[in-house]
Amino acid sequence: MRILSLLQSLRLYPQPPVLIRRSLEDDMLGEYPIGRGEDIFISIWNLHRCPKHWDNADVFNPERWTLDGPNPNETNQKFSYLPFGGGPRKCVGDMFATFENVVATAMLVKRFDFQMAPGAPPVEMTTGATIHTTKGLNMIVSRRTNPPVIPISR
Ligand code: HEM
Repeated sequence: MRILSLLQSLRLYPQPPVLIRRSLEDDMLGEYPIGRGEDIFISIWNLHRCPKHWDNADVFNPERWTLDGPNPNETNQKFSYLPFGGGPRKCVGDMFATFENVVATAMLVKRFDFQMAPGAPPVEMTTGATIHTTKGLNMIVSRRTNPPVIPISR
């Protein structure tokens, strides 16, 4: 479920929110002519929140995908899900990044409690090459004194 939560986060907050391609030759993109050398900006943010592709597009719901199914990727989501891009220039670190993130998050929440800092400004976003917070994400991080015991079924 942690992987699906991460991949759902990347649907709602893709980094980067825009991909760029440059046309090598004159072409048509649907009904739109594209000239050689022109740049095409692909809004991954809009694609990931498009109601044509997603039910309740703005809702965080990791259970859109199933635990026993394949991790969502561009191919099995019919190119409506592109957090790591697609095609020959797709991110080469996608699997590494996914598993590293799950391990790092698990280690952090096992050892620390995270709370919003009192009086912290509301978390707002701004975009550039990536999405980031406007005024930070001010939190109080405290070490857990009694880490939870997680039973392992045998
Ligand atoms: C959550 C973490 C990450 C995200 C969301 C991410 C996302 C992306 C995206 C969207 C692209 C552009 C793909 C395209 O234009 O189609 C890209 C390219 C790339 N990423 Fe990542 N990435 C992540 C982590 C990593 C890591 C950990 C590595 C290396 C270990 C990595 C290596 C690369 C490389 C080398 C490219 C350029 C590929 C090329 O141009 O051929 N990325 N990444």
